[in-house]
Amino acid sequence: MPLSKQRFARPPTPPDTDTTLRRSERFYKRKDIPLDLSDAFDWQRDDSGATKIGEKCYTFPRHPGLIYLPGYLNHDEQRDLIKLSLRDIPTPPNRTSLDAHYNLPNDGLWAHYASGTKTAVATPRADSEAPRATPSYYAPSGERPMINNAPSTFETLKEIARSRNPEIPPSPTVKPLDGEKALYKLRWTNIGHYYHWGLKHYDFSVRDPLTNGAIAIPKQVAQVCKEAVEAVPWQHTSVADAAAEWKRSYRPDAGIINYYNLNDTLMAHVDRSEVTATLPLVSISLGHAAVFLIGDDMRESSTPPTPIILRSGDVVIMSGPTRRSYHGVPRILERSLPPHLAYDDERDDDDWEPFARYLASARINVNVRQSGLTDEQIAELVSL
Ligand SMILES: O=C(O)CCC(=O)C(=O)O
Ligand SMILES: [Fe+2]
Repeated sequence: MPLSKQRFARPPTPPDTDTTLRRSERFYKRKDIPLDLSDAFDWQRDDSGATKIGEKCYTFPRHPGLIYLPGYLNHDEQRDLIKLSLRDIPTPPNRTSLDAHYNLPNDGLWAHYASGTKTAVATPRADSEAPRATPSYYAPSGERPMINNAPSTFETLKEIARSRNPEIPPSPTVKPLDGEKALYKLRWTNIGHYYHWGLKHYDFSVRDPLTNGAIAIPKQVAQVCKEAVEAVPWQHTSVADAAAEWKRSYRPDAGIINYYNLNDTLMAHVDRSEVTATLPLVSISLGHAAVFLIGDDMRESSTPPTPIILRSGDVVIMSGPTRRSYHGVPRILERSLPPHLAYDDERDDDDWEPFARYLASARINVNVRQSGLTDEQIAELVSL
């Protein structure tokens, strides 16, 4: 198939059959019966379902390359990353889920949320732009289209960099949002290299307009992820050989911050947009706890996925073969916000209050990847 066809080809979504993965997702999503977490791995209750390879470090025999570091971040580190994720990161040049449809204040939404701005802070782009057609590569719903995406290759990325593909046109039906509503509507912010949500590939030709260089991931985020990768006793894992090289070559340069309200879920998927299929992906949980489900590399696998309870401060690393495993978040756990993230007027500075207010109904996930291209390859893409 010629590349241009291949790029836009969307393999048919398998029917929503009764796979073990779907069954498990449905089980954790159900809100009409009390939630049963007895099958989920919870290191605080019983850690016998995993292999302990260090103090607070687990691996799972069925998921080679999956590393779980519960309680990796201390309370202050969690608060710092939360502040960064809500106040600093959702501002240009980082793109948010709202940008396609709304004009947002240049300094971001946070100040408006914190002060409770009642006037419109996010206004519909469709009101100020000429209408245009939806490119064919967009899923009809315009929602996060990440199922069945083709693995990224340097050749595909070259074509994408050459062709300047338009993003989704602004929706003509969205309404203006005040400070509070706008922040609760925020689903994700991309960090690092520009991610084209329609094509489900990075577009390296998009640069930081301020520096004309690559859009960098925030230093603090890169540092936390590097330290987490270094903290793993890889020699005790089944990916020890490959990991010896990661110690040198791990350099995160892309990612997404996911913001979940209590009813939000993330359907099982594989992240295939990074050219390397094995380098560590570091995923940090903040705020409310969640059920994380991870299976193997087949959507229709008959092996049941592993449910893991992820709490604020936990880190999951997906590396090696597990980097191409189906995973998702079928449930945010109600009433699971830890006390150290709530606002206490005797303990906390006033500036923590709006963060605690937001977290009262939210989970944040900082999901950091490495695109897998060398500086030379990126330079070539930029020059196209
Ligand atoms: O929220 C999570 O824990 C996982 C998010 C995820 O899988 C993704 O962003 O690709
Ligand atoms: Fe993912």
